[in-house]
Amino acid sequence: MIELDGLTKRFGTKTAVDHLTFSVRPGIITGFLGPNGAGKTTTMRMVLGLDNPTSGSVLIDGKRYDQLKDPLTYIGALLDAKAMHGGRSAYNHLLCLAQSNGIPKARVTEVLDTVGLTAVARKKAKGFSLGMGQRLGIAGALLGDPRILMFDEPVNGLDPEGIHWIRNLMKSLAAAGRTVFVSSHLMSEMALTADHLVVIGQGRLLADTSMADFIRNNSRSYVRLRSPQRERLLDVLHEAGITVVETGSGALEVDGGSAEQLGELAASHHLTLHELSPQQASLEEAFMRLTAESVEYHAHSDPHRTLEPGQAAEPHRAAEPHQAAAPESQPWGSSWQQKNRKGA
Ligand SMILES: Nc1ncnc2c1ncn2[C@@H]1O[C@H](COP(=O)(O)OP(=O)(O)OP(=O)(O)O)[C@@H](O)[C@H]1O
Repeated sequence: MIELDGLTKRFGTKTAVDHLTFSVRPGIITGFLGPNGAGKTTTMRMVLGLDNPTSGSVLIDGKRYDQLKDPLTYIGALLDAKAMHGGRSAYNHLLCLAQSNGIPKARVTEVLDTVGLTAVARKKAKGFSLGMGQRLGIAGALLGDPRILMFDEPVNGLDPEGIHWIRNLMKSLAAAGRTVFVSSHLMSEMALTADHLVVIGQGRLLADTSMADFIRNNSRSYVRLRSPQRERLLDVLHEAGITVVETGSGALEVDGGSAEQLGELAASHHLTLHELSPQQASLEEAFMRLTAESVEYHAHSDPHRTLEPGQAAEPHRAAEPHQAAAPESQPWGSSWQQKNRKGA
């Protein structure tokens, strides 16, 4: 178990982590999400005692990292895969870690096998590809057979087979009752991997919830209908007082509707439906909606925006965090609401 209590880190005037309080529990995979610069890495560094908190605390099974004897046997972490002595072979890198943590030598061979690096064990780490470096970092995390695993962007640089492998590895670690805490920018990957989510923005806690509740509470759910008698269906829905969104593709969307009720309504008017499908937004959409206010760096997505000569096409830093469209001020799907067939 990892327990954060009011954890705060300031770098000069910058508050990177702002009073974070949450627990990472055993037996599940907890995903750690946040826009760039949200404070994920700083939080993970404080868990490992690499940065000192300005205030608050973080405990690993009830102790601060510096109070742990042989810390690799309590918590294994992959933070920066490049942070290793590149001149050493993979085997020697792991052997040094093992020797300084009271871990038997035989474990080095075991973890090299687990991560699929046995064939290159005697090769120098500096010649490793990004993916091989990630695997070596993961081997280091597993070395002490710890109860807690923490991975910062573990799928970075891994090919699809590698991504599949780490996903299954994390699942098997959680299934064996271990605590797994993982950050990732890949929402589709996180949606397949995590059971629970902790989301932060500008250092502050935005959500600490199950994956299913996170998506349900932060996304739009609707039913999509298609009919060859589209105009008649629109009239029927309108007469029933149902607000309909007309999409460019010809489909109709009803927010929060029940597929059963809509299907029965269409049937009672002898209307043919070619599609009647409940839709739920993806984790990515839910994440974008929740963090819209706390994104620190924005890129212009307006294709019509032209740059002045000499103006660099770089993301710009928002002067004020609340400049971004807030869900309250611009409701989910406000653009489609304008297309509503009001009073039709
Ligand atoms: N050593 C440092 N000195 C000054 N500012 C720092 C330092 N480390 C981090 N920061 C700042 O703290 C904030 C949080 O950074 P952090 O790297 O923890 O975010 P992150 O969520 O991991 O971002 P990313 O997803 O881009 O990796 C950023 O604004 C960053 O610039």
